[in-house]
Amino acid sequence: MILAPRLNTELKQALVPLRRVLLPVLAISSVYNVLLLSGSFFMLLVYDDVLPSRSVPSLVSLLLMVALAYAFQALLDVVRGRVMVQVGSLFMRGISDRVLDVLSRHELTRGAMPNGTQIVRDADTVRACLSGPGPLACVDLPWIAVYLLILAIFHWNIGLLALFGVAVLVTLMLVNNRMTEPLALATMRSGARRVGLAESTLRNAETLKALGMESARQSEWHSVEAEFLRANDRFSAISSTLSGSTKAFRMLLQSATLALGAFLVIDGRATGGIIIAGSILSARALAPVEQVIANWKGMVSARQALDRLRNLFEAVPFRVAPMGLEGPRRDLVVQGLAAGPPGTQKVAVLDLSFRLSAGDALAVVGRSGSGKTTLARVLCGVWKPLRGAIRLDGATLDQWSPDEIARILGYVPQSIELFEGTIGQNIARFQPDADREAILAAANAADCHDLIVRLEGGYDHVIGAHGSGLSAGQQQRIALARALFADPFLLVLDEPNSNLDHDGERALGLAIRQARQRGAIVVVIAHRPSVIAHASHIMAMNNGRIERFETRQEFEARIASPAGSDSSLRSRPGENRSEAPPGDPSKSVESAARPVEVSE
Ligand SMILES: Nc1ncnc2c1ncn2[C@@H]1O[C@H](COP(=O)(O)OP(=O)(O)OP(=O)(O)O)[C@@H](O)[C@H]1O
Repeated sequence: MILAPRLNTELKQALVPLRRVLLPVLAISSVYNVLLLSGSFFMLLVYDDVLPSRSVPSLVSLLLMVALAYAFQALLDVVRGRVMVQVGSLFMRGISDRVLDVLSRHELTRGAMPNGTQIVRDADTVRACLSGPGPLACVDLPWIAVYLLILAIFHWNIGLLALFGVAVLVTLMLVNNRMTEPLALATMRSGARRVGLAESTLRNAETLKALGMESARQSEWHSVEAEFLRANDRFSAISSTLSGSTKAFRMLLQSATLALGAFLVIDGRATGGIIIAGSILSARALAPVEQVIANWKGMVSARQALDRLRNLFEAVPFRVAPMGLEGPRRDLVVQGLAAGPPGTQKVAVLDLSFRLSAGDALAVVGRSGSGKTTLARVLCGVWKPLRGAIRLDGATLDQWSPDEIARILGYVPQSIELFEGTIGQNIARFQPDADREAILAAANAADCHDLIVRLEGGYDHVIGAHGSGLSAGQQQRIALARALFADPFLLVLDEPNSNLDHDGERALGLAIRQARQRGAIVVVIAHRPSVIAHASHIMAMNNGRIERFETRQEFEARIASPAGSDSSLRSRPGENRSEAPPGDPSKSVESAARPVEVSE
């Protein structure tokens, strides 16, 4: 039933303002509904008392009283309307942090969000419903009984006619519910697909244009749009047909009451005033049902939105902020790690165990799909381990708060994503209180200060959506500065040199060496062997497992031997070989795999 969605604790909490105002709104609505009777009683008294007595003073005083009643009634209507607008806003405030939390964590813990960003629109649908006239119409519904009783007191025949009218309208309301509920769901689904397609078009405009995919996208868009409009039109058509028929039925009933009253007067069983008062009151009795039907679409959508919000909140449970710890200083230990993309059954890395100490840098190499990026993601806490653990100074990452993590971890993801804002803000990870010195220090550590000041506006240069306005290499160097901001203990760099020129490669090498000197741990994933020159350890991955784990000295000794050949480390033409480790990296030694045993 529409008024009884199943709620979880968080939604109940967000709806506490509704519970708090329920009694005051009921009280206001009671007075409001009593005042609504004033029009009918005014008619009754004018027709049955004032006209026969021909008393002008009585007429004037009655008019003043009814005017006062109307004014007060209008005031109460405004007050209860405003209260409900506040309830809507408070609901939104109550869940807005959780909406963002679910948006940022769902994909990382449960896989892709069902219906994309629909959660944002769902929160707004509930807010709009709470702030609209629907809930107030529901509050007024019980007053129908009072109106019917008064009509029955006027004359039981009139009461019976009104009761019949209410029964017809309630039946129409239930039929409406049955017919519109699946349509509301279809409207939401096609709406979500439409928004998803629009977002993807915006994101991939370049590829769509370059690959001549625009017309294919257009036909997909037309079909999604047509589906959306079809569902929406049917929903609106049913709702408006019902709303229109309700209005016509109410007018018919009002005239029928008038006719019945006239018949009763002719028959000598009622007074003239009862004809008018009864007709007005019967219309009033039906008004709340009519209001509920008029707002049905919004209420059905809000009920379904609450269901979806509950499902998402349950899928991504609220995370209590940990007590927090001192920043790590000693080591990184990976113990029996298995991990894979969230929401899938895939295990992309398995049985990974190694230990790195402060000042170490690990170069991770291996063929495409061998699990390097998966390891990077798990090391940063982006994906959760399926088995095993990652520990910094003995503690797992979830023991630090997100703010502390921002100081402990630096990450350059495989696909760089800079955000809309200035370069300074991007380097400072949008921390509102970031100091200038820390931003300059990070830019210097990434050796991109000169690159930044050459841009228009320097550190205040505004980057567009998805890093637009900067070349891929420039974005990668600023992403490195962002990772180095606030001197994190663990630096995870996923192919940080894929777009770098010679200067960029040199800057990266310098950044890794400096990070090691200040006692940080660096994990760098690279297809280009030049990075190995700056590493203390090299790990080769194959098929999600560690194939080899060795110190640089062991690596150099191994590849210097005549048997070595390792395609994953072969230099590409034009690459900077001056920084490559001694020996020929294109040679490798078979197996010698030596993942470190880590005791519990
Ligand atoms: N989001 C995902 N959904 C499903 N499978 C995934 C996802 N990400 C990675 N995989 C799979 O996990 C495996 C490891 O992928 P991963 O990206 O870790 O490899 P990689 O070594 O970093 O490759 P590359 O060098 O090409 O970046 C691959 O088989 C890949 O298909």
